[in-house]
Amino acid sequence: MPLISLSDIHHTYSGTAQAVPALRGVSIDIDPGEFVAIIGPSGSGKSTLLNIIGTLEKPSQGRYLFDNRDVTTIPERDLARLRATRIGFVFQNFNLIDHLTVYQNIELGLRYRRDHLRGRRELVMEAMDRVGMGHRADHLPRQLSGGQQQRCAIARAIVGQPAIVLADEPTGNLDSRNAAQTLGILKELNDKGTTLIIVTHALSQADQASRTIEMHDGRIHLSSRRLS
Ligand SMILES: Nc1ncnc2c1ncn2[C@@H]1O[C@H](COP(=O)(O)OP(=O)(O)OP(=O)(O)O)[C@@H](O)[C@H]1O
Repeated sequence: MPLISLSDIHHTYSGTAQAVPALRGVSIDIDPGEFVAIIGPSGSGKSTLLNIIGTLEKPSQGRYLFDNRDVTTIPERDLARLRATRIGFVFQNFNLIDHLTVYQNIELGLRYRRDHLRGRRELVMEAMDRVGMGHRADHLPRQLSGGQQQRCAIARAIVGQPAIVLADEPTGNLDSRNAAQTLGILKELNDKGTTLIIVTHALSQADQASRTIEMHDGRIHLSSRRLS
């Protein structure tokens, strides 16, 4: 059974003088464990598609099943819980909280869990070690390099052991060495079973995915699986 199932998704941004049709009939199933790269020109709808998959945005039209649940009918409170417990987000600009330490930022990923303090501590330490940030627990984001900030953001995304990680141009603000390291960490997660979807402009990254989806003008222009 697919983890993500989108059928004929349309999305139009209203609120501005002119309504903008960002998605125009997207259908796709994504199975647990897949690594999907979404590519395509600027404005083609990549981020919109990722935000809908992440339930940050509700589609204007169409059906979306997450783990066989129709998320378009789930009340916002329950949806916030599903989002916080099942989905990890990684953004281009890291989105860390400036005045919280690395440890505290990562712990935010557990805000919906009721683990006792020791359990929480173990999960945070494990996530920190997984991204090689154990030695920076008490640092503030501004005391870190861009690559370290993104590793901290990845730890926050994975600390709650989500089923899926969504990353929107996760290496867009990094130099090539840090970009390669960041992608390596995400790939390692995927190798261990976490479903991974990234939006990327880097074809070298898309090449490493098990499936590439090319968006064009709000539609899936091409979907290809890597032969292995
Ligand atoms: N919040 C918004 N309000 C109005 N229009 C929006 C909004 N977000 C995106 N759009 C429009 O929707 C279309 C798709 O945008 P989207 O950000 O999904 O594209 P993208 O492929 O991710 O682009 P990029 O590669 O430049 O990030 C664009 O025409 C964009 O201008």
